[in-house]
Amino acid sequence: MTRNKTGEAEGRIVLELVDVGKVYRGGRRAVDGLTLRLGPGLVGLLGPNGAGKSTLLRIAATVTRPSSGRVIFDGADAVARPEALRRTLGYLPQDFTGYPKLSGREFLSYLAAVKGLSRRSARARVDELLELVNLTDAARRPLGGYSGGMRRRIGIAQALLADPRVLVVDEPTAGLDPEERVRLRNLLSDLAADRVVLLSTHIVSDVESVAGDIAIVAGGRLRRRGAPADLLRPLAGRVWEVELPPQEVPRLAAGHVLTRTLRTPTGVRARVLAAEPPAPGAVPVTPDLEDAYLDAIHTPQPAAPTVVRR
Ligand SMILES: Nc1ncnc2c1ncn2[C@@H]1O[C@H](COP(=O)(O)OP(=O)(O)OP(=O)(O)O)[C@@H](O)[C@H]1O
Repeated sequence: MTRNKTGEAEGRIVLELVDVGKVYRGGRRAVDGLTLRLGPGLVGLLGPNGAGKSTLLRIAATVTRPSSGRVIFDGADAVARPEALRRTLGYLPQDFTGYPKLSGREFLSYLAAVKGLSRRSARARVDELLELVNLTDAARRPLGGYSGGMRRRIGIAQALLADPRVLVVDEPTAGLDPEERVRLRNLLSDLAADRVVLLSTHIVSDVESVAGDIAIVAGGRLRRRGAPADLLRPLAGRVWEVELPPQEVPRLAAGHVLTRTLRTPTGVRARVLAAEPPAPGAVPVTPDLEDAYLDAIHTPQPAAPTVVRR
């Protein structure tokens, strides 16, 4: 895959958010001039709480109108005329609950009817989706009794009803146990084979294994975009580990980003981002995505180009 200088995979672009901004009533600027171009595949939108991820996803899902900028779907303005995008969009909002009294099957069948699927094709589609999200055995149980993971999976199923070309999922792994997390990540990765999947999370490991393409946002802005290897490259030689007495940690933290600290029997082992050895005895270590993420969050401008042209 080739990428352009802003880290976007070069290929067929389906959905574009161009210089998008959102200011809420009261003046809160949640998204600030952010551009994201998306083609088929999974893009992991990674950022801390309050970064603007949900707002951006709501804009992509045409639920929220941007205050500025453009949303373009298949080359056409999707703010002025959102219908084409809506017809082929699946969206799982962060606070999805469904209807607690309906069973999984009833809920999906109801939504299928709302979407205008014929009774016959609705039945086949609902069966297919229940199977896909591994809820066939729980299909008759009311949603109110589902676990968090089951609820997220039925949420994915409802988002897939119309076989969307664009799937937008907001924190789909929130509240899931590790096994459910892995299962959901794999499902989304499979779904991304032939559609645009935009997934938000604040957990690095959620995107590390499945997203070939990661966009890091903070303060409503895009901080980095690229494949994991591209995000790691600028950190080469800038990640250190050092063991030091606990009382020296605040001084180190005042001048550097500490990406991890671990209490040891003899002191504290700190992982530090720094151009030079940050303390006597510091040893260079191999950067990981957590380092890249924290570097992006704490360093507004990339120290070096995030992505190198290949
Ligand atoms: N409807 C709203 N009205 C006013 N401010 C809002 C609204 N929705 C979000 N915000 C604010 O906009 C900023 C971005 O919020 P948003 O929910 O988009 O971020 P996020 O990255 O999804 O965070 P989280 O993971 O905590 O949901 C936050 O400061 C939030 O308080």
